Amino acid sequence: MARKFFIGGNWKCNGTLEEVKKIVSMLNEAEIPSENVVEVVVSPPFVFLPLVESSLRPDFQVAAQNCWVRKGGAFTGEISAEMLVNLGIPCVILGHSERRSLLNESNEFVGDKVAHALSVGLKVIACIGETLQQRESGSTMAVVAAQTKAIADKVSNWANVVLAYEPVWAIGTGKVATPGQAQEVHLELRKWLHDSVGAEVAATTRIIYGGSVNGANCRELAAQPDIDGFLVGGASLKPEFADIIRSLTVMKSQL
Ligand SMILES: O=C(CO)COP(=O)(O)O
Repeated sequence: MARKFFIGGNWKCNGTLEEVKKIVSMLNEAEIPSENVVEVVVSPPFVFLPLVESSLRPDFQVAAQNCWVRKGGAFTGEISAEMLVNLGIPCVILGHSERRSLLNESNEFVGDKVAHALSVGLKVIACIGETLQQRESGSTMAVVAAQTKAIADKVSNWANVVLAYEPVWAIGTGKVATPGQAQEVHLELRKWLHDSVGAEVAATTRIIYGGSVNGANCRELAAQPDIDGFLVGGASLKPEFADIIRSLTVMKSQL
């Protein structure tokens, strides 16, 4: 079953108003394949979401980088999933490793967030991934399976979930996973989904790779059968992002 390629740009906590306007113009002018071929989502910091949502080309979508785990209320500093829906923001990134490690978000907390965001109609890019220490001790699959299980325990409909495998050691380090390393985990994850959730979910859920993806390394990664796109950090702030969107399609269409 065909899975539409998915490219996310995670801007993280970057950008001034002027820089954001420049990135949006750059994206608006970029020549990229039709939205029938590739789904593109960019994720600016919360404060820039309305600006980006209203000025970005209509064939790209926007995503928030986080949201609160339940309905809003007395949770100072948080942004609720309902508010995102209210502003017409269709998608949210949840469980990013920076939040898991710096803000102690547990697997269960991330699972609850994913379930709540889906319940109000958001699409979710759910991030998982192992640390270098976990990889070196041979527990990569156990770690990502536990992270995915915590989501699967709370979610019954996977239609609006994209799973982002982002090995922590590859994020922002320039040390991209080799195509073989990434494919191995993506394939194992798909098998896990098959055995633990179901054949249909395993066949249709996009599993995208994140961690030091750039214009130079994306083609080889994109050629892997179980890599359905990318979640791009640093390179999503640069014109290179358009190359990543393009080269993915070129590569897959040649297969
Ligand atoms: O964390 C990432 C995307 O969510 C990846 O970041 P980099 O592409 O900067 O390594």
